Amino acid sequence: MKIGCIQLNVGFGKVEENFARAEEKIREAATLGAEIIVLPEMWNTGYALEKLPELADVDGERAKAFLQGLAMELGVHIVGGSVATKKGDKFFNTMYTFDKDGKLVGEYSKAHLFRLMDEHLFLEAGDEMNRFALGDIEAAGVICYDIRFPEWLRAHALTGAKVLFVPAQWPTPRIDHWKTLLQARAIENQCFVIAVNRIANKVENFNGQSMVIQPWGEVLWIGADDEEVAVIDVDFSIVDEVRGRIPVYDDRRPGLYSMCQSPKQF
Ligand SMILES: O=C(O)CCC(=O)C(=O)O
Repeated sequence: MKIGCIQLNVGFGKVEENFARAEEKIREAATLGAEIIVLPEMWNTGYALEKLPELADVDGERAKAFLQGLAMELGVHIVGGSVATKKGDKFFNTMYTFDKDGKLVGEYSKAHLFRLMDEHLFLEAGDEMNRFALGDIEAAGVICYDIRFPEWLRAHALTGAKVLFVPAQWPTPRIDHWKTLLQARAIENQCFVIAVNRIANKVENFNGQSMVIQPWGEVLWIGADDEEVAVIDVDFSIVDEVRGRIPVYDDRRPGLYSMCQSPKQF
């Protein structure tokens, strides 16, 4: 299966420019043969949180129509990164996934808000999981800071996900955390991790390093520090082989872990 990763240069608050750029890059990835295309986090607005009242996509209508139209026209699955949305009087960081028939298979709002970038002051956290299928591929999606919560990703893996998609806006100063956490999440869950970070102009500080990691932990591709459209070939059938080699799922002892829920006893 060919995965198109779009390490987009997201303009701060430049919604029109961002839509145009995303369309150009999605078309480029499809031309290069991508069958699943993945975008980064908050690609419609960037982190223009103070401008959300004017810029956020009301009920995600624009992003959904855009992603659905391209998925159907190009015959590709699109894991649409995430966009700033407004639902009622609240704002969210929402990830939409469309299959190649144009069906909305996943809608998820970021569950863990990143205080260091003031997300909690502007956004509401989602509290639903994000499990979906792309054809016969069992998949899940989380967003950026979510990867620091292994139990959240494990919860998705336990329901049968074999690939985890991670759109992000992960800043350069902690890029080593990004790489290590993603690799660990792939190894511990014995699944593919397909993580797409953004690139920035000179003012902001995002240096890409998107990653495709297979379930044994091997990095199949790492993005450069520039805008890039890459198409990476992956074989999802190796998930079962890796899970058979070290039967982590069978060896789990959930009863033991539930005893650790209340730290008071220690
Ligand atoms: O956890 C981190 O260091 C980065 C997270 C982040 O930038 C985000 O969730 O937007």
